[in-house]
Amino acid sequence: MTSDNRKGRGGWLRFTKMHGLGNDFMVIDAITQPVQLSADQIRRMGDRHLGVGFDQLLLVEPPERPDVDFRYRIFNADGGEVEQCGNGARCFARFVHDQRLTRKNLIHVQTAAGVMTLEVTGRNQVRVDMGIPELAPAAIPFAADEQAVVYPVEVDGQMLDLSAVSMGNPHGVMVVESITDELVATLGPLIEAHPRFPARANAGFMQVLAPDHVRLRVYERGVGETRACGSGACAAVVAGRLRGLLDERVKVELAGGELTVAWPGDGSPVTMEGPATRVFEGRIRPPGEARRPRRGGRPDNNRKKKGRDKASA
Ligand SMILES: N[C@H](CCC[C@H](N)C(=O)O)C(=O)O
Repeated sequence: MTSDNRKGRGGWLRFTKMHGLGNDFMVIDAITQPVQLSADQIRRMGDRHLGVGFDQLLLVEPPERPDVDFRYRIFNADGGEVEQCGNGARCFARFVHDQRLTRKNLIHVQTAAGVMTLEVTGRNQVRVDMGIPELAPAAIPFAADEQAVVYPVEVDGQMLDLSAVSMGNPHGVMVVESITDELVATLGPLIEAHPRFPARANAGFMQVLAPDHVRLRVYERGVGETRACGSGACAAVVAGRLRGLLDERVKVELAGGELTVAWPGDGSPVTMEGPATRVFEGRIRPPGEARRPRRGGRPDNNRKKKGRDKASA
């Protein structure tokens, strides 16, 4: 995407900081203000010390087709655009309501993964139709000769039993006796970047407490471990049901709180319900493009800066 945010008034962008169970977002209305951001600008705004700080940036855009109300675009903190964000979808629904961009309680949004239906069910509760899970290896994408519920995958010299599920975005799900910090910190990045996931993956670690109650931690693609992951919760329930471990309706306990996820089974969509919380409103002048290092000259940070040091956003 080209970067040309000078068109906004003085180049400032209005945004709302929101979260879904601690999975946090910078939500930008790209309907009433012009927005053009590069991956580098998104990355720099996502910095938790120099920018706004977020797991994902969500763009609210006008619909591109007659059967939807909005276009919903999702960018990870690393600047990469992705297909799906469940916690973000709940915040998207709350945002378009709060900003009076719609009065509907049933909202259809177009994402890179297809059309999603968001239903505002309460003050800050939203139910999301997350679509039909994709299990065909080629569509996830996941490298496998044939579709299976569990794939033996070599990671760091050990064989893991992984389920591979797409909720529009790719997930690798492990079922473990207990979820330790060490397990998530060591295996999370290795599963995220595993060569059998050519588009990388979100790595879910699920502990089954009861057929209707699981604990889950997710090391997210392009972000790292988040306090909650909606699409990860859906992928974990699908994996657990396929393994014969879970009921149709499951309470998913995440670090940031609980989601209710339901999946009747093959061919049916997964539904997820949970909160969407607004934290603050703000304005930011998107950072300029990262300066390319000068050829031959001293690196920028050693040059004498004329005048006042510019704070880099
Ligand atoms: N936090 C999001 C998942 C973002 C997925 C993103 N990390 C990816 O690369 O797919 C959720 O609630 O579904």
